[in-house]
Amino acid sequence: MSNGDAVNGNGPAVDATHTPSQRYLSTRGEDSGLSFEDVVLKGLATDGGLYIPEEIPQASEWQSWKDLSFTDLAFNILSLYISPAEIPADDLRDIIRRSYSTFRSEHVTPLIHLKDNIHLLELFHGPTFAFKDVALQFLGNLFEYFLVRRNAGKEGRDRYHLTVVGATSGDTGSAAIYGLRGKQDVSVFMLHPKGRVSPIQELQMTTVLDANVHNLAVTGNFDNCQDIVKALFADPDINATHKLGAVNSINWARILAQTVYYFYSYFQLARQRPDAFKMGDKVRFSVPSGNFGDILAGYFAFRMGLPVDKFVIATNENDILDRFWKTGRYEKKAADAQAAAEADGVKETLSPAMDILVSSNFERLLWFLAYEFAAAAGMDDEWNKRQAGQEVAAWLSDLKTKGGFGPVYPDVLASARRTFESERVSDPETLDAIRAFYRGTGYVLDPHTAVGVEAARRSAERAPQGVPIISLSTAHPAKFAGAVTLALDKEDGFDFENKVLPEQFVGLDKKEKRVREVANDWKAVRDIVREEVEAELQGKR
Ligand SMILES: Cc1ncc(COP(=O)(O)O)c(C=O)c1O
Ligand SMILES: N[C@@H](CCOP(=O)(O)O)C(=O)O
Repeated sequence: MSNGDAVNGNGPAVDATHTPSQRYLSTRGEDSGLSFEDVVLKGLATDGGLYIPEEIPQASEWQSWKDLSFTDLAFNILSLYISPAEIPADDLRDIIRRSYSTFRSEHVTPLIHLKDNIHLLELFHGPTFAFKDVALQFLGNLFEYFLVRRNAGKEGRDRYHLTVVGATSGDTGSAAIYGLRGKQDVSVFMLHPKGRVSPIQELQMTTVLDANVHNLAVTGNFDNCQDIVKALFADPDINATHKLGAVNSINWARILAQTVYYFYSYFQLARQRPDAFKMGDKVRFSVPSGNFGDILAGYFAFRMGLPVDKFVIATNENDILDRFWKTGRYEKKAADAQAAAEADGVKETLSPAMDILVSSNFERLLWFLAYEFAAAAGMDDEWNKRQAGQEVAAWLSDLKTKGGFGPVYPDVLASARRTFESERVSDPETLDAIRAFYRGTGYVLDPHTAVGVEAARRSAERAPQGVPIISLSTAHPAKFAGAVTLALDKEDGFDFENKVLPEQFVGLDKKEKRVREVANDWKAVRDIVREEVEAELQGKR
């Protein structure tokens, strides 16, 4: 598939001011025709699938957006998906303005030159110092907007009360909590794997004491937390009594908000290097990946028209994605002997936010790959979509019952390889990358970013001459003091306390904390959700 082709799933070119309403369907084929508001509030489809737009709009005027501010660009991109009939333009502008006013950089997501052909897109200038803030500040305000509108004139139990349940390996949790704390008509339950997030990440979540925030430490790993969330969404019981909402990247609004910085970084590159990089030139993106949400946002930007040469999927030793791109098989099997010995298949690495066995957003890409494969048969669009839904449902069923699926058809794999390549970066290689870039540039990479930068460095050796690589910097190094100190302790001039640690983190460990421990048992979590929401509604919290 070449970029911008009117292939299946790509919609007609539209201009941002007269956007038709996008409708959404489920990747597993049982649900379709939903509005943006529906999919944002529902999070996960009833058939267990993930929502995707029925058409991907073409950003036909994207070249004229080069000099826009981040917020004006966000407005233009989001307007391709959100019709003024759903959110009037002035309201959308206001939601965007408020969402990014909390960032510490005027560029929101600034691009800096790191070394040679590698540029770093710093995504950690939001309230919780990780890329999740870009989408979750927006999603928090979006939830609030829809709820205020739905609840106008309603009192007490008649009000629409959203119960957000989310799983986190550390960063989504605090970003969601900061996006939703204190908001009316929303309770938020964040499940994290007990003892498997960094100390700062844990403190960022558990020191928020607002009545609507509930931290649950689950005895298990991130995948167990993610499975509990999906079990709750699938449970008719809790769905009958509570309106569940999602803050993980299963929520379409997360992906949509993240498409903006792919365009914005491209434009920053064009502004910073006017002699070497022209509008229309291609760029590579290297993305540290776990749940596949961040890189998927890039894929949507590409399908909307952004000139991308390749996306580099950078994984740590939890390498299910890297194995798929190498073999065409998507299998949960343990990353290596140590992970197998740890019995749950997930290896604890120095980049813990990516310690994920199954990447939930990969399902969205699978749908597009299956769709393209079906389209080759020359049938009509309805048939292609139906086929894609059935194929994805079958793959995901095998993943659940057999622990994996594949090899996929050679054409499907070939299509995946046209747009993406992958790299696996081990812990020792991560430490080496942090050290090497510190020595070469003085820049301190967080371990997740280091995985991406090391993958970018390798990819640069294969990239066509002159194609720049933008590597996504997904978190601030101070969130991962252990790994950063391990890498740089002996380096000249390295001073974590005085040169890396931001003032916002100082004294967090002295603050009061609130967290409940819970077994890896979705019914136990369901009981806690019921109990705590009831206490909140009665004003007892
Ligand atoms: C710091 C950091 N980097 C990278 C990732 C991986 O991103 P994704 O899950 O969207 O692939 C995460 C977690 O999602 C993260 O917290
Ligand atoms: N790395 C994430 C895991 C959850 O991913 P999400 O993007 O689907 O929310 C985290 O830090 O929590």
